[in-house]
Amino acid sequence: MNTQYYANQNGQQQQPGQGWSSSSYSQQGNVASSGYYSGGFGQTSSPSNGYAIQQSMAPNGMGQMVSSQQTGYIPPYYPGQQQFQMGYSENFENFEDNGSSNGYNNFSDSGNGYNNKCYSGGETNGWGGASAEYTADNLFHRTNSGINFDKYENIPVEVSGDAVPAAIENFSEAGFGPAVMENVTHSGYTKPTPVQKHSIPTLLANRDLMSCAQTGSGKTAAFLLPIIQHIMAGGPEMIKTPAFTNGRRTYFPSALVLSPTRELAIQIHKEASKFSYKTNLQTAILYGGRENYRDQVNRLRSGAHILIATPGRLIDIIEQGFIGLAGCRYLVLDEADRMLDMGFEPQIRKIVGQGMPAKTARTTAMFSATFPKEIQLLAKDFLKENYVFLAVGRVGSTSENIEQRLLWVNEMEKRQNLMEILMNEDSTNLVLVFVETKRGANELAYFLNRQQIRSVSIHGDLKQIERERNLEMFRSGQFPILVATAVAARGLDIPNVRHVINYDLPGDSDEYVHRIGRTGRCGNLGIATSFFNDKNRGIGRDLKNLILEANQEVPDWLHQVAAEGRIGGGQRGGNRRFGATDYRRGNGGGSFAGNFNSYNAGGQSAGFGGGSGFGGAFGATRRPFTNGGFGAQSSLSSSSNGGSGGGFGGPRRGGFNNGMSRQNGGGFYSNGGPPATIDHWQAPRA
Ligand SMILES: Nc1ncnc2c1ncn2[C@@H]1O[C@H](COP(=O)(O)OP(=O)(O)OP(=O)(O)O)[C@@H](O)[C@H]1O
Repeated sequence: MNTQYYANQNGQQQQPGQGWSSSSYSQQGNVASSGYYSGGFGQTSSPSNGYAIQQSMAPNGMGQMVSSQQTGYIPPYYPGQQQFQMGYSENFENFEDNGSSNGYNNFSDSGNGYNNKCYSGGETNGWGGASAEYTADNLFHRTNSGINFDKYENIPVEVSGDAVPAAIENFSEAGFGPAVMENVTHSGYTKPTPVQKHSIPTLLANRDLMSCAQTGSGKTAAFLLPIIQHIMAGGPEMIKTPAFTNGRRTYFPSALVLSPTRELAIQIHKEASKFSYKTNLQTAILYGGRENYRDQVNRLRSGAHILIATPGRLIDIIEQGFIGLAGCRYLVLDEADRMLDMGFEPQIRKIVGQGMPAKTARTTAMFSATFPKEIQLLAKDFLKENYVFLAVGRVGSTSENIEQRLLWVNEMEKRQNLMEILMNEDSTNLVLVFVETKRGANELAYFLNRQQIRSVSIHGDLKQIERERNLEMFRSGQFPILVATAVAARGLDIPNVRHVINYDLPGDSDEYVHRIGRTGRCGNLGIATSFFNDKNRGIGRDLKNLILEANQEVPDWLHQVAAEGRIGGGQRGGNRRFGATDYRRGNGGGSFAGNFNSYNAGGQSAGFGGGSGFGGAFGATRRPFTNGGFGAQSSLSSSSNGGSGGGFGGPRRGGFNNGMSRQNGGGFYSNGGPPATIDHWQAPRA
């Protein structure tokens, strides 16, 4: 049905059966084996010569392929047999069909009590079989919770609202059906995290919820599990029957989850597929990108009980008549503060106004790690008056699982400092490097590849297929450095990201919280290094507070910057952080502060300290480093100082600071000659 023919990038016809997949969607969760096709630069691919073309290509971090002819060098790190290709296939199946077959597998399974309603092809209420994009193997690979997982127990929790449902202590208390419970177990979840303990019973009781919890603490399952349970328990009655009007079949999801980014939508969709595995629930996804439109619409025909979407594409599809929101009983805004800020708010209002049941007739939940007061005020337009407010830890605080390092690095010295860090990184670790602009992402990824450090980029100027491919290559470790703009700041859960580097710091400390939250997830430890210079003075004070809250050491110069700099200065300006309380109870600022000692990771430094970390400089290099643009290793180290002494601050984590200060006294202090000791150095005034 969907294997008629395929187009390469230039629309040339290809025959099936040449190692080309029949879908533009990843069937394996693995780019190399799924729907990404070559076509390259106008050559007609054939099975015999196709990979020859690819062998001479490497990603240049700009979403384009660089051939050896173009660049004059073949990166030796690039594995020749790599099936990493461009273009995409189109599924030319007519999605306006009026048939009833869903064309997808049903994961029928007897014995869990939920599968005997499997969709049998008739157009009833769309109570269909489970999503077929994923297999058990790629759904249930586990992220190991880290050594600090149990310390979540000690995080202070504040819940407010009337008659708040009691928290659960174990998943078994939630009353999940056997299939859902089995999926929880298969996911390796033995104990709920605090945000899950409170959010699950609240949503099961159909109470609206505003839930704020640290990055990587399990918010996704906190909203997906109760929704899945509700729909399962309600059975077909919960689902509004598709309508057929003007030649279009309109599907009515029972639950809608909105995400600010496409990649996060994909991730949530995968989680939803995991938790509804072997149930009759259908999950569907709608997100932007030209090449995937038809495929997404086609997939709706399997049913869409839970729809995960980015706002723009959803509005488009609603306007096309493929989706209606009249049956939507659950609305979730993930990364809710982002969804309600200036960029997205009009779209959210539009979506909610498109025939969705009134807030009194639906359950609405909002989740984020940060929740500024003004966004809380906006949010109440979408929530019932008696919504429950949950704060796990101080709202917007960073995790103690993340060791935050701030380095004063002038603009001109950033590349060099980045190289030094990357060269000493463990080869199994993934490193996520944030930059401010799309162009900056391209350029930095290109530069790193020229230095033979395998990196890819992700940003809004790439085609969607390139974004997904690059992210997958990063996730798989093939390209262990991802240079990203803010598009990767929120929600992405990538195991093994051990280091986040803010090459360019954001202008807003909430953004900082989300970015560094890509590491140190689920009780694991991580490092966040940020390059700070004059341009970043605006968030100096907020950063200082965040580091203090996480019980970490603030560099002396940051104290000075914070004391001298402007107050706040983030995008939203001013002293906007409201503390940890429900705004309805007034500004209780910092009511959790004292408690954080109880969630002191204690053993963190063990993972990162200890001489070997950054010491030894360039001896044992991690990645092949021949004479790229940077020349020999020694020139790197000697160029990393301006003749100054120092390094940074006190050697709290011995490995790092001592190691760097061994390098000609310069360490990361690379602004070309500050006075010898940090104590005497005065931060430049704004
Ligand atoms: N109870 C649990 N036991 C073990 N692992 C869990 C549990 N809950 C969630 N996880 C895992 O923790 C990781 C982080 O979860 P998740 O992505 O939901 O975090 P989050 O709070 O939404 O983060 P962010 O704020 O960055 O969006 C995931 O890999 C998830 O599978």
